[in-house]
This record gives sequence, C-alpha cells and structure tokens, in this order.
Amino acid sequence: MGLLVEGSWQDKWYDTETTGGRFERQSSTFRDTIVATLPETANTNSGTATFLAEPNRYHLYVSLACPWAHRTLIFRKLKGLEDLVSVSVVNPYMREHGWTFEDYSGVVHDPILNARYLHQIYTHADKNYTGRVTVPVLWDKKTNTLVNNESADIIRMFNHAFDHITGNSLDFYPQELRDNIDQINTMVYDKINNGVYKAGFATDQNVYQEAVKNLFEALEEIEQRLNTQRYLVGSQLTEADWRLFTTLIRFDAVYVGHFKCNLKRIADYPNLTNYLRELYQVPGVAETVNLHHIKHHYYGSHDTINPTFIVPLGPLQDFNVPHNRNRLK
Ligand SMILES: N[C@@H](CCC(=O)N[C@@H](CS)C(=O)NCC(=O)O)C(=O)O
Repeated sequence: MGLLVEGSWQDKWYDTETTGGRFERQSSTFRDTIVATLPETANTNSGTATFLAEPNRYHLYVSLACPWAHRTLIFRKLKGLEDLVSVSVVNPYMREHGWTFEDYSGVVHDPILNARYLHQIYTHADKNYTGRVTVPVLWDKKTNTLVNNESADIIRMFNHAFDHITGNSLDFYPQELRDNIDQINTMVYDKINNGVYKAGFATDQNVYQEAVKNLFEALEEIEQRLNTQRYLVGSQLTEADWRLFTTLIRFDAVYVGHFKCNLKRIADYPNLTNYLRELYQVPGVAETVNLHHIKHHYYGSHDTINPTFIVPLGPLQDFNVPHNRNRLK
C-alpha cells in the first residue's frame, strides 16, 4: 500500500497519527465528465472538461475486491455498456507496489499502456501526480488521459451518457427522486460505505467504537425502513440501493471479521438479508461479485491488521436463496 508523491511511488500505510487514530479518505482528483453531446461553448468556469460518449473510446480499471469499483461494474452491466467500455482487472493483493496487474486468476491485463502497476496509469496522465492510486479509473483511449477516478461520478455518467448509443433507458437517478437519493447516499456513505473503513482502519479504541456505533445505528435504521418499503427510496430500485449493495455483499465475509464490525452480521437482519438477496439476483449482478478477490484482497493486503495474511474459510453463504421482497410493492 502506498501513494505517489510528485510522480514517484512511496510504499506507505495510511497516516492516522496526525488525525488522532482516524482514517480520513482523500477526495478524488480527476473529476472530468463524459456527456452525450458536447456543449457548444466549453464551460471554462467549472474547471472540469467534458468528453463525448462514444463506443469503444473508454476503458475502466477496476478491482473486483473494491466496493467503489464494484459500483461501476454493476452500472456497466445493467446499462448494457460491456461492449462499449472495455475493462481491466487488477490483482486482488494490494501490497508494496499498490494495485498491480500481476498474473492471478481473474486478472485482466492493461491493453492500453501494458502497465505492470496501476500507479503507472496515474503518472501517464500526470507525471507529477501526488496522491493515492485508487480504483476505479476511467480512461480515455482517444486522448490518452484519465477522465475520472471517482466512482460516484462514473456511475452517474454510465447511468445516462451512453443511452443514445445503447438504447438502454433504465434510470437509476430519476429526476423526481434525486433529493431523496442524495440524502440517503450521504448517510449511507458516511456511516456504512466509508463507516466500515473508519472502523477497520482506526488506530484508536474510541475512534473505532464511534464508527461501529454509527454503522450499526444506520443499519438498524435501514432495516426498519426496509420493513415497509422495498428499496431505499421507495418502490423503485435506484443508485442508492447499488451504492449500499456493494458494502452489504462484503459485510459478513470481510467487514465483520477483518474490520471488526461485529455487533451483528447482515444475516442477523431479516429485511437486509432478503433485500441483499434480491439485489444479488437481479440478472447480471451476480457476475460482478467475486468473493474470492474480495476476501483475498482485504485479508491479504492489510498487514497492519492481519499480518499473517491468513484468509478465513467462512462464512458459508448462499445469495441465491429465494427472497421475500415481493411482499412489498
Ligand atoms: N472515492 C473513491 C475511493 C476509491 C478507493 O478508495 N478505492 C480503494 C480500493 S477499495 C483504493 O484503490 N485504495 C488504494 C489506496 O487508498 O491506496 C471512489 O469512490 O471512487
């Protein structure tokens, strides 16, 4: 695990010393947008560039282990973008060189720069880049540059920018639900998606406890909500559900043990369990889930948490068990 400093790689763990034992996620740096049609005049005020949606122009670098990258894979699948946006998959172990393309089952090598390490992709886009080298990365093959490395942005682009090419008009961020989706996303991000990391990477007992308390309060609240409504914002499956899904699917296998989020398992919550099964069973989604990469990444990468790199065998899970969510409209 490491980061780039002015374009050169340094093998360093997260610095929690300056933050009182708290893990603080760095915000993403590349925030450009892909759009269906280019604006007539470039908006120079926004500070971001716009790229045109075109078939076979963009490439996505992901880890199958990473919950943030997983969102983008789900949207690529559900929005019918597999033939339009190509993909590379990194090795699940993220150690002294960070993410690599070293041989391993499930790895898809980098066809563009033939990189050995993901950090080479970042320095290709910006030779003086300083910051963490994270997945997902959305790359433009035409101009040879990094468009965006923020999953929240990438799924919004995938949700609509290519619709005129694919004819797929599924909308996971419909206008009339945007306020509700944004609201629930904020809570889910802070307490659940990033909450498990705050607990797992904490190096102070009180910081850990606060994160776990917030996490389970949020899970309880969602469990109640899912008793009377089928999805997070009502009767329609939205982006908010997919953003929660990628944390839930990892929870019992990894976050309970490795990140010590063990007050309960998802399997102990009847509504969350059935909701998770329903989302997993949406056609195409199971193909985006690789529990081997997930478990081997977390248990096999963070030597400060699990120095032996032993990967537990369990839990035994079957997300194909029929769900009962049809009881709700
Ligand atoms: N805000 C980013 C976060 C991505 C992220 O943190 N990815 C993790 C993997 S799960 C990563 O690549 N971490 C490497 C590092 O922090 O050095 C997003 O949602 O796209």
